[in-house]
Amino acid sequence: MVLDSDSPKEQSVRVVVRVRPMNEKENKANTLPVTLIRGVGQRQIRQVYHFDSVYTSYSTQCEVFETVRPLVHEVMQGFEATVFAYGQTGTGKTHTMEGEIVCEEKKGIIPRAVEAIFESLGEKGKYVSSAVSASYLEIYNEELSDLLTEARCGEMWGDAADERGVYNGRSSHADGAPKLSLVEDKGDGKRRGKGVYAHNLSEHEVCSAADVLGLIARAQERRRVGETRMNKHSSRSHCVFTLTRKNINQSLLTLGRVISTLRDAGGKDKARIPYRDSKLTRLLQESLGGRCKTVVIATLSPSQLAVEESASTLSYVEKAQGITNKPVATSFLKYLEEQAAEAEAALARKHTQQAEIVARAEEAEAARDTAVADLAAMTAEAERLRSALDETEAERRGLAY
Ligand SMILES: Nc1ncnc2c1ncn2[C@@H]1O[C@H](COP(=O)(O)OP(=O)(O)OP(=O)(O)O)[C@@H](O)[C@H]1O
Repeated sequence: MVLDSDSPKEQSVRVVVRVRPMNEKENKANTLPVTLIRGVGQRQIRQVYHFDSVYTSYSTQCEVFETVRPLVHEVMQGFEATVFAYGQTGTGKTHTMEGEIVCEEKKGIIPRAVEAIFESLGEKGKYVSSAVSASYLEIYNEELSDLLTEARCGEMWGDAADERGVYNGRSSHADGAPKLSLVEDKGDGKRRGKGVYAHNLSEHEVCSAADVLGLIARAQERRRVGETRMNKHSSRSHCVFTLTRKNINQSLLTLGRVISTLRDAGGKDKARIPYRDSKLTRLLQESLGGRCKTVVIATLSPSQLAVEESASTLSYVEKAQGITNKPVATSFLKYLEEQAAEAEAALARKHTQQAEIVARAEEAEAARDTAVADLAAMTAEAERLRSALDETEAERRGLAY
């Protein structure tokens, strides 16, 4: 292990922007694309933003993946990494992250990253042993769902069931998925905690990229069925959607506040950062200002129809660029934990040896005391016998005269 490269160094959150092509509706509206990228268009740029990379509507899934490929390498070295997509609805978050998982050209970051991980694990002589597991969590309406497990009876609706267990209209997005809560494991002096995590989220051991793609397909189907179910219950669902939208905004507002506070505080006053105000930000705690390596992908529509949302997305994520994390390789932390555990075990062995020596000394002392007592008793008995013998001898002599 090369400790030097593993020790914590500050690293900024990287932000890249991806502009999708105009869609049918935008083309029909006959509006011109308004998102311009320096060096590509000649039109006047009214607002200039700076990012680590920018992908145009011509960029391929493969090109976008190159932005996060270094993270895969770092994960294999023991670092934790997060990639998250941020953007208005319909701008290409799912396309970028998942894409069409069965199509070589159109598959997104997750399938490509998974393939790269298994490729690396398969390299001869590189790893002695390995274990990979996957989970799939959805946050919707401040409710957490495990998309890879069927709910057991009574578990399915979570907050969407009233006290009698009757569905109350606050529907779950994912059909039949168990509802989970967040817990925080802070660890202790000896053990590094897991941080904030979803309690009981199922983890599925996977042995190949195909296993992971199977899990993604299962989760996507679960989401699709859930969405269809909600659309069918039209009027009630409308309420659900409104309420929902409020909560999603709440989550995003909190994400915005977390980003601004991190920027202002420069990561110094952690207590002030409102991570706890939404489930999304609690889960992203290590990704923003924590120990992860993080890439944010902002997705945009190029259309004039979306200009306000695009400007808001760009200002939002430009701020995230100034956030610094302190990535620590888990292998380094593990190494320190192992060293501490070894030292503790050695100390415990010494204590045991010492206790054994003391016990043996006590045993020897007790045996010596017993031997001394036995000797004294034998001496006394010998003296008694001698005097008895003397007496008998005297008597014998008396009789002889
Ligand atoms: N870069 C792209 N190239 C081609 N098509 C794209 C691109 N980005 C998005 N699309 C298409 O645009 C549509 C909307 O994209 P997508 O579903 O990924 O948006 P989203 O941001 O995940 O939306 P939502 O927030 O509503 O889930 C899809 O049909 C998708 O295939």
